[in-house]
Amino acid sequence: MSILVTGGAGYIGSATVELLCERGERVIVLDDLARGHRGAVPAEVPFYHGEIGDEDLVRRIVREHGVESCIHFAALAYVGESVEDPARYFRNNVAQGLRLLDALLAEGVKRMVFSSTCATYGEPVQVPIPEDHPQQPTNPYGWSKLMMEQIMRAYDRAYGFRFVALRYFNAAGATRRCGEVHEPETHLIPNVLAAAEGQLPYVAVYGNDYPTPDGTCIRDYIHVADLGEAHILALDYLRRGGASDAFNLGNGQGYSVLEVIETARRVTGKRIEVRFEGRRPGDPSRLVADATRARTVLGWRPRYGDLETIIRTAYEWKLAHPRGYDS
Ligand SMILES: NC(=O)c1ccc[n+]([C@@H]2O[C@H](COP(=O)([O-])OP(=O)(O)OC[C@H]3O[C@@H](n4cnc5c(N)ncnc54)[C@H](O)[C@@H]3O)[C@@H](O)[C@H]2O)c1
Ligand SMILES: O=c1ccn([C@@H]2O[C@H](COP(=O)(O)OP(=O)(O)O[C@H]3O[C@H](CO)[C@H](O)[C@H](O)[C@H]3O)[C@@H](O)[C@H]2O)c(=O)[nH]1
Repeated sequence: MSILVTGGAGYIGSATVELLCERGERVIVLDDLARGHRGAVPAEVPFYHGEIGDEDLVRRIVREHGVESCIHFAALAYVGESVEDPARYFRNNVAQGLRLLDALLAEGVKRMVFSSTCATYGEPVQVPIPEDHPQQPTNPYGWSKLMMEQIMRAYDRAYGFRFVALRYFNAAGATRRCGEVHEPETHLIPNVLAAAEGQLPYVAVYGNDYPTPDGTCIRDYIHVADLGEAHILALDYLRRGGASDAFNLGNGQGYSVLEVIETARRVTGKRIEVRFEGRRPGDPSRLVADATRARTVLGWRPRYGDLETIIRTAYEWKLAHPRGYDS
C-alpha cells in the first residue's frame, strides 16, 4: 500500500516526502511542476508529471500503486496573486481539488491529509487563534482552502471520506535535502536571505502602519520539518480510525517583519537593506496559532521552534544550494 503525495515536488511536500521515505513508507508523487522542482523529489520515488484535476491519471496511479491515503499539498499559494487573479486560484485549488477527491473516492480511497492555512481565518478577532475561530478569509487563496475544507466535510458526512485539515501558519526553514525555492519568490524569509546574499538590492517591507508594536505584520513561523512530522502524525491518526478534524500548526509565537529581518542579520552577519512600501492586498496584520489541539490529539511536538534556528537552517541550505535545484 502506498501514499499519494500531490504537490510533492513543492517546498513543504518535498520535505514531507523526505520524512515519509525515512520512515519506510511507499510514496508516489503527482505534481504539475507549476511551482515545484523535479530535483526536489528523490530519484527512487515514482513521479508523475500531471495535474490533480486529471481524474483518469489519478485513478490509474491509485490502481497501479495500491494507494491507500493521499496527502494533498498541490495548490497555488500566493495571497497577492490570488487577489489579482482569483479565477486561476478557484480553478486550480477548488475545481481541480474536487476532481482529485472524486477520482480518489471512485477508487475507494477515503483518507486525506489536506494542506489548509491560517489564511482561512482572515483578520483575527482573537489571538492566538484556536481552530474554532470564525473563518472569514480576506483573500481568494484563503477562500479556496476554506471551500475545500467544507467540501471535504460534506463528503465525510455523505461518503465517509475522512480527512485532517492541517492549517499551517508560515512555513519556513529547510531540511537536509529540501529548501524553499520559488519563482517568483514572494515569501519573507527567502527574500530576506536573498537580500543578505546580494541577490536582491533590499527587502521591500509591505506596510509599516499596521496596528502592531512596530507597525509591520506579525506571523507565526513554523519549521518545515515540524510540518512534515505533523503530516505523518495526522496520517497515523486517520489510520487509527480518527474522526475528520482540523488542526493548527504553528509555534504560538509571533514575529514582526522587522524582527525577522533583524534575526536574519544576526544569523548571516550580513547587511540587509530595507525599503518600506505600501501594504500588500489581502495581508492580515497578525496571525499567531493556538496549536494546543495538535499537541494533545496528534501528540505533535515541534522541535525547531526558535526563529533563529529556523532562519539558520534556511540560510545553510541556501549556501549549500546557491542555484536552488538542478531540475
Ligand atoms: N508555505 C506556506 O507558508 C504555507 C502556509 C499555509 C498553507 N500552505 C499550503 O501548503 C501547500 C504546500 O505549500 P508550499 O509552500 O510547499 O507550495 P509550493 O508551491 O512549493 O508547492 C505546491 C506544489 O503543488 C504543485 N501544484 C500546484 N497546482 C497543481 C496542480 N493543479 N496539479 C498538480 N500539482 C500542482 C506545484 O507545482 C508545487 O510543486 C499548499 O497547498 C499551500 O497552500 C503553505
Ligand atoms: O518581501 C516580502 C515578503 C513578505 N513580506 C511580509 O511578510 C509577511 C509574511 O509574508 P509571506 O509572504 O512570507 O507569508 P504570508 O503570511 O503572506 O503567507 C503564508 O501564509 C499565508 C497565510 O496567511 C498562506 O497560507 C500562504 O500560503 C503562506 O505563504 C507579510 O506581512 C508580508 O507582507 C514583506 O514585507 N516583504
